[in-house]
Amino acid sequence: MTPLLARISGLSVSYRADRDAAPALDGIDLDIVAGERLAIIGESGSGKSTLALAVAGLLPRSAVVDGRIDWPAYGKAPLPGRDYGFVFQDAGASLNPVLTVGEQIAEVAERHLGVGWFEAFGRARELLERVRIPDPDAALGAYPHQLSGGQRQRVCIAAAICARPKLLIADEPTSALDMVVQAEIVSLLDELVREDGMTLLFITHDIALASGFADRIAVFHKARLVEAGSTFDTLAHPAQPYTASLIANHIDLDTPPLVSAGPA
Ligand SMILES: Nc1ncnc2c1ncn2[C@@H]1O[C@H](COP(=O)(O)OP(=O)(O)OP(=O)(O)O)[C@@H](O)[C@H]1O
Ligand code: NI
Repeated sequence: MTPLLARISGLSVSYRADRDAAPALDGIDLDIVAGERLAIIGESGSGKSTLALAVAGLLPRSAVVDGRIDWPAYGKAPLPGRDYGFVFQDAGASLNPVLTVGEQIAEVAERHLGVGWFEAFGRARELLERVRIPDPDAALGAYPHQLSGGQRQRVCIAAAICARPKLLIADEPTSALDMVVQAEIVSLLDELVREDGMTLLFITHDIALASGFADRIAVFHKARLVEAGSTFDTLAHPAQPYTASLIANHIDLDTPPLVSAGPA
């Protein structure tokens, strides 16, 4: 039996500000299995971020939500920062510009690990090393604007995993970065998740990127879940024409093979 982290049942979300618009999510049923790397893919506007926010309990108050999300692994709704970490696309906007990198990560450690400031700072240093910031000691005292975009995203990842959450949600964490840095960040996430046995919910519009490391793919289109399955099966035998067209649109001479290995 596979342990379930979360079960999403009949989830629909509408943004009230957009009363006449179609719902952002429409009747989503999806399980998140403990320890899996699940990629949520779809075009812009398909509802991916809405799903991530709903899972995280971070939807705006004005959103109208129907359906439910159960958390068998926690027995209650998970606590941000403690039970799950969240990494956003815009690392610059997620960090506080007037606090040093060390202060921001140590704050998470202090709040969620119940340790004093000195120990929290030690934890921050350890994490900066773990996310492979070139000079962790210098980075501890640096302000976000003194780092590159890729390094800022590493800092956000360090803060997100600081309290050793079971679940890491990453919403387009690499789309603001160039290709080389993008690949480095994805391999870092992959490594951290494997080492800590975390569950990863990875949101991207890029099916080729997702296929490189996700165990399972869930395809969203116009607020609906089109299909979900193992990455290998979904890419090799998409059940829906929409998924087939997504795959076909990504295959050109410059794109590396979508599937590099068979099922694990
Ligand atoms: N705060 C909001 N208020 C009103 N409408 C919103 C809000 N956030 C998202 N929407 C709308 O909900 C729909 C789904 O948006 P969502 O951001 O979930 O899609 P997405 O797949 O993450 O897109 P992208 O790839 O562009 O990030 C879109 O039509 C969007 O315009
Ligand atoms: Ni989004």
